[in-house]
Amino acid sequence: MPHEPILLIAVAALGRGLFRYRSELAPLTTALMLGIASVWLHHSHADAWPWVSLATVTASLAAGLRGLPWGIKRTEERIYAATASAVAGAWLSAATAYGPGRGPLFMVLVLGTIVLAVPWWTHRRRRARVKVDRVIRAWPDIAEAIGLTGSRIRSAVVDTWGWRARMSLRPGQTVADVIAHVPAIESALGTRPGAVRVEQDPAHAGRFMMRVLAADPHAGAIPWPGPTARSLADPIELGVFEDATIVRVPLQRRHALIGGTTDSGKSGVLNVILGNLAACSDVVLWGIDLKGGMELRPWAPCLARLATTPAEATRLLADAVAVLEARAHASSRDNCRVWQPTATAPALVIVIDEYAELADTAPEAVAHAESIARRGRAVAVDLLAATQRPTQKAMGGGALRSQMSVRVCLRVRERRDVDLILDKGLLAAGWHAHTLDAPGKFYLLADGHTQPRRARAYLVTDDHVSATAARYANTRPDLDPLSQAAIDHTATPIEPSEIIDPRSMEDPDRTLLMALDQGPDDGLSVPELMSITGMRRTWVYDRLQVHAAAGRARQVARGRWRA
Ligand SMILES: Nc1ncnc2c1ncn2[C@@H]1O[C@H](COP(=O)(O)OP(=O)(O)OP(=O)(O)O)[C@@H](O)[C@H]1O
Repeated sequence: MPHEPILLIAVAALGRGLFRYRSELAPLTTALMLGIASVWLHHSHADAWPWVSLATVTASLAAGLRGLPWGIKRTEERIYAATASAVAGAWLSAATAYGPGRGPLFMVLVLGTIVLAVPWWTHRRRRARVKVDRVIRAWPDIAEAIGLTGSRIRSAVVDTWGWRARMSLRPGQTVADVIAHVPAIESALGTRPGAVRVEQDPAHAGRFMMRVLAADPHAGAIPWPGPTARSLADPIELGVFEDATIVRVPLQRRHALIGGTTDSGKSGVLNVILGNLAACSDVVLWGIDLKGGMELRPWAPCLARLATTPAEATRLLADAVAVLEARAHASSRDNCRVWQPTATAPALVIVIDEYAELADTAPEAVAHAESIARRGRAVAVDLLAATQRPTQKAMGGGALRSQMSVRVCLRVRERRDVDLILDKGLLAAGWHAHTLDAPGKFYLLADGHTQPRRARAYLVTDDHVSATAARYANTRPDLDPLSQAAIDHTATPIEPSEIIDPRSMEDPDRTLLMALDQGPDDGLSVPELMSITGMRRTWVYDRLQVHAAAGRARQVARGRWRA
């Protein structure tokens, strides 16, 4: 019969269509099955309706309270399952007792199906799950089309932002092959560009995790929740990864490099770190900001020193080397390998904004910085450098970078900058910082962070900076006497006669104002002002407060004053 194959083809196509859309058709299928069950029950066991009611109560409670039998976890989904079970079961009890065609029962079934189907059809997670199931079935064809034949989806789950799947590769394929095919995967799955993430399974070279993000979890700025670190030993909470886990970076005994093009959010990352370090009782902070102090000045109340010119930066780093050497000497004398920071013997962290600028304008300072990078870790003298241009020259041909074990790479303009900021070969390994599309988005390379996972730094507002700086200004520790002595020994003492007109010496307040006016750019410390005026500490403090209130004096760094 010539019609038979056509009929068979039509039936097969219908069957395929029903199977493909089984999730969407589920409310109608359920209604149909309820109808059939009610006809059978009414005709053969009409007096069984109390049992049907009892089963309904049990099923509704199990669905509502435990999410059974589907293993539902979300409250709103449990409420839906309990309601649907209760309505369907109540209808079946009534239809068992009276027959499905009696009174309004048939209309109730139709209306109930429509009302309960609407949330089902519009539910985001169900639709996502259906999509994922279709991808799983279509994957062998997709894999063949994009050149990853033989790769498999082992399991997949729908999550808040899209879905993720555990995948395995054909023997001989590597995750690098997959990374090279990410744009092809995005095209085959029909996602937006940049929606697919690939992460190597650390336990198996032939497996990886593929995440497909329906929406960008980092589309909006994430407000900074405030400092969480109280000691340098606490990891710094920088921001959040795309799976909403917090980015925790250990900084103790580590130098850190933050790189990214202009407006990529370097100062933002520095602010999150400084906000946390300001709250640590075992860190002394020094700053170098050759943009005239624009970036670090707001932190001045918490910075023991702030250098804003190449000369000051060179002096500051030379002093840091002196501290380092004094500590190293003391450590070797006491046979103690590492310097454990405490409130009385704090670590020294030197924050450098725009390191490339320093390299261009102060070559001597760079030699000191490299020395600190090489030798500072054991004696708790650490560098935290941000740079826009991670040139070979600025990075000392890679020597400096190789000492920096924490690397934060924000958006870069050129692809090759990824290898300069992070490490050779990391661009090819999937650290695609050139595709980061908003300020504050970054990749982190550090202990425990060896996968290219995108994160977004918390956004610290200017108000947050001033509030945090003011809050911790009075709790900052001082350098330990050993380190302080090393600096006092090397610092060029300021002779009162160098800056003060001897005629003013009789009026200490006038002397104070002249000293503030004529002192160095990085200001004078209170002990220096005491020795210049010949007055006691409390007098100097009082007068400084009065002059500061009248706008005649300002604190340029913690404890250092200028007119
Ligand atoms: N984590 C973040 N979330 C949202 N917006 C941010 C974030 N970090 C920075 N921004 C915004 O991006 C802009 C540039 O940030 P920032 O000044 O930190 O960049 P930068 O890399 O230091 O720039 P430059 O190289 O010019 O100093 C700012 O307007 C800031 O508000």
